[in-house]
Amino acid sequence: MRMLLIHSDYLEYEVKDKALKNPEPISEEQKKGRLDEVLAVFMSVEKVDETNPDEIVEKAIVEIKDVASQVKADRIFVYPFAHLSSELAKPDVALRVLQKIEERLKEEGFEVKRAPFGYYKAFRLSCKGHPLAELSRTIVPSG
Ligand SMILES: Nc1ncnc2c1ncn2[C@@H]1O[C@H](COS(=O)(=O)NC(=O)[C@@H](N)CO)[C@@H](O)[C@H]1O
Repeated sequence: MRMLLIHSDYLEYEVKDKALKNPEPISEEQKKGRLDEVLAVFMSVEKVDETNPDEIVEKAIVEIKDVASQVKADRIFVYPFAHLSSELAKPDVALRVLQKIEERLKEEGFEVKRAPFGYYKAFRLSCKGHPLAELSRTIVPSG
């Protein structure tokens, strides 16, 4: 998995069109979203992650918690992003991993939003620009 973590004043998105034949079903309310004072985490789930998705989820939680504590962010925006890797996992595996990451971050006490999966989205992001505001992490299964 490849992650780009941007500590932001806000991230807002608006769903435009389907990017997959069968994107994640979403409610009217999920077509737009915004969080202020947020750690935006853009994630590409990779083919190699398919060998152990559960391990990838837990490793992602460790990395996200580590960065969130460094930048003192208690809101996380989980954002599916297919452009951090050329070896993408299948959509059904990727969606499950991102849903699980959202669930586990909520269990860890964060306020979390997840941008809809399988859609082209307009988004606006305001990066804070401090030294830790732009970080990336690569996670692979250990097996
Ligand atoms: N492995 C993945 N990791 C993260 N997001 C993904 C992944 N696969 C699909 N998506 C989601 O599905 C959308 C489209 O994914 S895509 O790989 O770009 N596919 C396409 O663009 C298709 N039109 C042709 O394959 C992405 O914007 C993202 O929302």
